[in-house]
Amino acid sequence: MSDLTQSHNEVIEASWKRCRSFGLNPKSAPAIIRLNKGDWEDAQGKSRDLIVTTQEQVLPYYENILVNSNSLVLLADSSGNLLSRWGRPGFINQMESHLFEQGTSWLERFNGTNAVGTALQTGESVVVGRDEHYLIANRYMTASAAPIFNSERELVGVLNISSDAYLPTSHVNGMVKVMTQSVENQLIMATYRQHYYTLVFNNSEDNHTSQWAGLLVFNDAGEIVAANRRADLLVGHVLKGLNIEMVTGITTLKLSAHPENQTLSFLGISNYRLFGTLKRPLTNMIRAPQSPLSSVKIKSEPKPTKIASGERQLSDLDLGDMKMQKAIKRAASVANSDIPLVIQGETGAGKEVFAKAVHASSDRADKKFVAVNCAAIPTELVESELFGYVKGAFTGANNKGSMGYIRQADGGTLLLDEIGDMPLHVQARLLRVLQEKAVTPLGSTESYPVDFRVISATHQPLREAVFKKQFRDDLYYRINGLTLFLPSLSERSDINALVIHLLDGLTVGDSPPISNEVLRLFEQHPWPGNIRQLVNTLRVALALSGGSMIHLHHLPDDFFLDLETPSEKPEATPHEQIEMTPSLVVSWRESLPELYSATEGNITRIAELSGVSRNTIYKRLRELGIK
Ligand SMILES: Nc1ncnc2c1ncn2[C@@H]1O[C@H](COP(=O)(O)OP(=O)(O)OP(=O)(O)O)[C@@H](O)[C@H]1O
Repeated sequence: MSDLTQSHNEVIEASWKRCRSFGLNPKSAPAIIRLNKGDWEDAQGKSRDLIVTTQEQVLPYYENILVNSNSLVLLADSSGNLLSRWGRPGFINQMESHLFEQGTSWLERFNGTNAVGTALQTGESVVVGRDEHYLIANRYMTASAAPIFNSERELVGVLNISSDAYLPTSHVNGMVKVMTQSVENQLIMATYRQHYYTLVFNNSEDNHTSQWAGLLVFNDAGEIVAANRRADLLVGHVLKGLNIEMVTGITTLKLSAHPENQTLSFLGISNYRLFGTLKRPLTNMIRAPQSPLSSVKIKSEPKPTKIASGERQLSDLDLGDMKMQKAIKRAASVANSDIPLVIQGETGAGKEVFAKAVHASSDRADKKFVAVNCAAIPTELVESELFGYVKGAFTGANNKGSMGYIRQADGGTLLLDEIGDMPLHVQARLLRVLQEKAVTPLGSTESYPVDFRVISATHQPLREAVFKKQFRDDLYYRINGLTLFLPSLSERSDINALVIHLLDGLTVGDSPPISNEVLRLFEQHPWPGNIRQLVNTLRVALALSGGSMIHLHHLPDDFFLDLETPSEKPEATPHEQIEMTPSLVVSWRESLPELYSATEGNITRIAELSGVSRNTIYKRLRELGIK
C-alpha cells in the first residue's frame, strides 16, 4: 500500500470516527438541514464574489468537459451550505434530491463522511469513493472536493464534483483542483491586480504561465501581500509578509522595471531556478500599507479586474472593426450628457461591457454602475427589485427592507438589460420615476430623489415590441435618446485583435500564442453565442493547452459542431468560404495532423471541415505517414 493510499485511508477512517462520535448511524438517511430564507440570503450575499467567480471558472469546464457525464459540480460555503450547483442531477438517488438543493448543509455531522464535509473539516482536497461514504444512503456516488481559500488564505468554500462513479476518479480529482486553483487566482487578482505588481512563476520556462503556476502579489515597497498556495510550495516558504527581494534575489526597483513580456529567471531563497512574468499595476500604486488595517481598506475597494467587470473606456473597445468604431464614436460623443441610450445587439455581443465603458468614459465614472437583467428576475419581483420596498411590504420580503436597484444607481448609471422583458405595469412605474426623478419604494409613502443615467440593452428591436403593444410607446421615447447597434461577432473584422485582447484578460502572465489554423477557424465560425462563446472557448483552450501554444485539438467539441451546422445567415457558410479560397485549402492541408487529432481521426468530419474529398484526405494522411 502506498503512502498516498494510506494517508487517504487515514483521512476516511478519521472521518468515520468523527461520524460515530456525532452519533450517526450508517443506516440512517442524511439529515436535511436547510437555512431559513433570511439566513440563506445572508449566506448568499456573503459569498457573492465566490459564487460569481466560481461560475466563471466552472462553466467552461462544465459546458465543454462534463456536459456529457452524469455529474454535478457543487459549491458550498465555509459552513458547508450548498451555494450553487451546475450539471446533470440524473444520477442522484430520488430519495436524496433534497440534499442537493441550495442552502442545504453538507457538514459531516448531518451527512456523514462526504467529500464537501470532509474537505471542509480537513482543509485538504479529498476523494470519497462509493463505499467510503459513512451513510449507506450516499454510497451510490463518488465525489472529489477541494477547499477554496481567498486572497487572505481564509477558507471560504469548497468545490466538489459528484458523479455516478463512472467518471475516472483521478481525472475528476485533477479537474476539481485545477478549478479551485483558478478560482483562488481569480479571487487574488480581483483584489489586487488593479494596484499591485503580480508575478506568475513556475519551475520551468515552458510552464510558467500554466494554470498550475505560482502567483504572488507585491506592493511598490516590495512587500508580498498575497500569494497562492502553489507559490508557497514552489519557493518552500510562506510568502505573505516576506520581501520580494529576498524571495527572488532581485531588487524591487529592478523587478518593477522588468518588461512585462519578457520572462525573468531567479534563484532567491528557494535555491531552485524559477521562471516568471511580471505584470505592473493597472492603475497608480497605493503606497505600501503602514498598518495591518490599510490592507483591509484596499480589500474593501471595488474589485474591478475580472474579465466581466473591467473599467474599460469606450476607446479600449476599438479594436479596428468599423461597425464597432461607429457605435463607439457615437457613444463617446454623448458620454457626458444624460441622453438615454439603447444598445441593441445579439446575446453575448458585449452590450453590458459596452454600457460599462460608456459609464467609465462619462463624468459619472466615479459613481456606481448598476446592471439589472430584467429577463432574469421573476416577473412578480421585478417591481420590488427595481424600486425597493420597506420592511414588511409583502409576504416573503426581506425583513430589513431593500433599497432597490434604482436608488443604488443614484449618481451613477443604471443598465436595464433585456428591457423588452419588463412587465407592462413596471414600465408604467419606471416611466414615472424617469419623469419625476424620484422613486417611491413599495409599501412606502415617502419618495426619494434620484439622479442617474439610464442605458437600456435589448437583443430585439424595441420598436417591434411597441408595435405589438408589448412595450409602452411613451417609455420607448423616454429611454431611447440614441440607439447604438453592436455587430454580432461573426460580422466583426477584428476577431484576431479581440482574441488577443481576451486572452490577455484571461491569463495571469503572458498569454500563450495561438496557431494560425485556430485564428482562421475563428474567423470562419458563426459564433451564435458571440463574444461570450469566444471567451468560453478560449478558457477551455487555455486549460487544455496548459499555457503553451493553442492548437485545434485544444478547442472544445461544440466549437466544431457549430462549424458543421449550416449558418442561418444568407452569407456563404464556412464550408463555401473555405472552398472558394485556395490559400485556405492549402492551409487545411498543412493543418491536417491537427485536424486529425481534433476530430479523433473522423475522416468524414475532416472532409466536411476542409472541403476536400475523403479520398484526398486519406491520400494526404498516408503521405504524412499518419494512416
Ligand atoms: N470588448 C470586450 N472585451 C472583453 N470581454 C468582452 C468584451 N465584450 C464582451 N466581453 C465578454 O463577453 C461576455 C458577454 O458580454 P456581455 O455580457 O457584455 O454581452 P451582452 O450582449 O450584454 O449579453 P446578454 O445579451 O446575454 O446579456 C462577457 O463575458 C464579457 O466579459
